[in-house]
Amino acid sequence: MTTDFLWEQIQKKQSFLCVGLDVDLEKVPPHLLATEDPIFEFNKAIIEATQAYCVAYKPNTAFYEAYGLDGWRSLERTMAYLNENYPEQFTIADAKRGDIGNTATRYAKAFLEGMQFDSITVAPYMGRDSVEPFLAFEDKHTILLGLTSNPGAFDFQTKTLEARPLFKEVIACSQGYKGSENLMYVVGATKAEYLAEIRELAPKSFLLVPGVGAQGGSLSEVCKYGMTDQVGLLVNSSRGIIYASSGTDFAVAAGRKAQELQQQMAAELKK
Ligand SMILES: O=C(O)c1cc(=O)[nH]c(=O)n1[C@@H]1O[C@H](COP(=O)(O)O)[C@@H](O)[C@H]1O
Repeated sequence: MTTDFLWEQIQKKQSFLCVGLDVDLEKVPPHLLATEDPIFEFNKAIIEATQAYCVAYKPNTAFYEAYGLDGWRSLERTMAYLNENYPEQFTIADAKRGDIGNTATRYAKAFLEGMQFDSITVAPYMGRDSVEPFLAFEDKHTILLGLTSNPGAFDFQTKTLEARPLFKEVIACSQGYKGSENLMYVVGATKAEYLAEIRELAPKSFLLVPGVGAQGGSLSEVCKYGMTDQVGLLVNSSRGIIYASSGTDFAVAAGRKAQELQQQMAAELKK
């Protein structure tokens, strides 16, 4: 998917919401556990209830890998369902991969070709040759970890390396990579105060912004410092949407939460 198409979807839906599909069988409503593929059934219901209010879905692969082969099958079925029924949705494999070039090529093939995700999250710390294999795929996107939402982000990412913090070095340096037009960056909503500085380095790039909802980040702060003339933001919420209710009304409750966020986003877009 091109970023122009993504921008069209954002305008059409008045939303830049990404719904995180981080399925934990301990939190899935009990009545689904009796089905043949509870993770897929849960995702299908969540997708149906939320698709009108969002432009992207982000399954975090850890939640599928944790269930072995069954989990991978559920992920494949979820992706096939999205691509068949809602091809206009931007899909993110939140896999946070990073390895030598030869291996990176196989990761890229697995997620961008095999499962046909539009994008994948990648850890930048092995450098240029570990990222460029992902950037070689046309109309696919590599979302590099810039400044993450967790407390441990301060261990390394904000430490000064030569003249600037490491996260800024990552953003600036990666823009010289071959295929850098396919780059996006992760910036945690809990670090919104850094967004203005990040925009100086990446004025137009789309940013994936997780951390609103369960982690306490503020949508209005993110918009204030991070929004571009074409929005340039995909704001993710996982637990805050998909576990809005643990009862049989889980999908309705998730739809309501997604709609609430969409309405706040529509208001931000009007500003
Ligand atoms: O790359 C990510 O998506 C990510 C980066 C980051 O800095 N912080 C972060 O929370 N995430 C992911 O975003 C999702 C956040 O989930 P909730 O906190 O439940 O909304 C999880 O899948 C995290 O792994």
